[in-house]
Amino acid sequence: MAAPTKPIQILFVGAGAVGCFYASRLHSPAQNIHVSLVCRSNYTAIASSGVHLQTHSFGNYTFTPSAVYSSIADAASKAPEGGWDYIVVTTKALPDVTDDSEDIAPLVEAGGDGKSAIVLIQNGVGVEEPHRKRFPKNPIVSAVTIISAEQISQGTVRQNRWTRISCGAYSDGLGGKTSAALALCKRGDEAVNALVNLWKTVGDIKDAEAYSEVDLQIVRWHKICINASMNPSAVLAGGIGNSEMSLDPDLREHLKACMEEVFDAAPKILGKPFPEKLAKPELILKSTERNTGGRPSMLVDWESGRPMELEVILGNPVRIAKRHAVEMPRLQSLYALLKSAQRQREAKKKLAKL
Ligand SMILES: CC(C)(CO)C(=O)C(=O)O
Repeated sequence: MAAPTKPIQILFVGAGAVGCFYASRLHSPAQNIHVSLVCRSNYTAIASSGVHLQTHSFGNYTFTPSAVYSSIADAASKAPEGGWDYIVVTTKALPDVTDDSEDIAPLVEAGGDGKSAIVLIQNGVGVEEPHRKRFPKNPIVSAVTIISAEQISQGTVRQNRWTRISCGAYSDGLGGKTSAALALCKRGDEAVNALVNLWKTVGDIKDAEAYSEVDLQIVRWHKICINASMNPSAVLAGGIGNSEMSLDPDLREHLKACMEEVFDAAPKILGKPFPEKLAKPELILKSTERNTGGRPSMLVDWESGRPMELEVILGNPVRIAKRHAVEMPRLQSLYALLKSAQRQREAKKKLAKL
């Protein structure tokens, strides 16, 4: 790729495993592409020696970001002239705990009216809406990844398997039903195509994919099959990984039934079937068998005492389905059980502090 004459400035908010991996596949100062990170607990490690990546797909390497910030306020106070072209949010989607759109507002404002594209690489459904409401003029890129990766120590990220990232614009969730939404969708599509092209050419991610707005929502629901079955079950099954679960006959039957629930519900909600090219439950389980060592993010969060992405992975899908008169009883049970477990744990933590 010929180096752009104007620098491309990209900021990742969230330097966990997913953020560090995809940031490292875009950063290329020689090609005038400058990627910076907003870190939290791993700030000191990354600011002093970068991110060490141990990857299944690209070997081992170190990624030294253009700048490392200790907070959003720190980044906003040192924004490049004209702000960032892309602000990529890779934090956990926890609408019950924080409003990401409010958090990133100082970064978006640094770019001026409607300039920065907001990229959301997050699990679940319904994650775009708060950003759409707060930033009516900014293009939004909604992105779904199936990567299996973990931060094994501060600043060291291990990618176990898979690189696929699917991106689509988000205007009104329907592909632009008014002229204003259609204009936003067009700008979103441009941002999607440019970013996917960078991941492919600079980052060598062959399965970075561009989708239309509605088709990307289908991909989000397909990912729900995986996240809503594997992630909560790994916690409730006592802390075991996806491969082990898919090899256990009873758990496999349960996982498959959860996935089938989503497979039945999603086309009724979206008014469109899942395309043939998206893997069916049996194939997802088969390919998960090989991902030994891969542990779902929800299990990692639960074991570290952090809040889990229950609302975007279980709560929103169950509520959206109900609005379409579709019941998802297995997902509803997983949601109710884990929400209660999380509440009990938080109550115990509060008591212990008294
Ligand atoms: C690894 C994978 C694909 C499924 O559990 C995931 O998305 C997650 O853990 O959040």
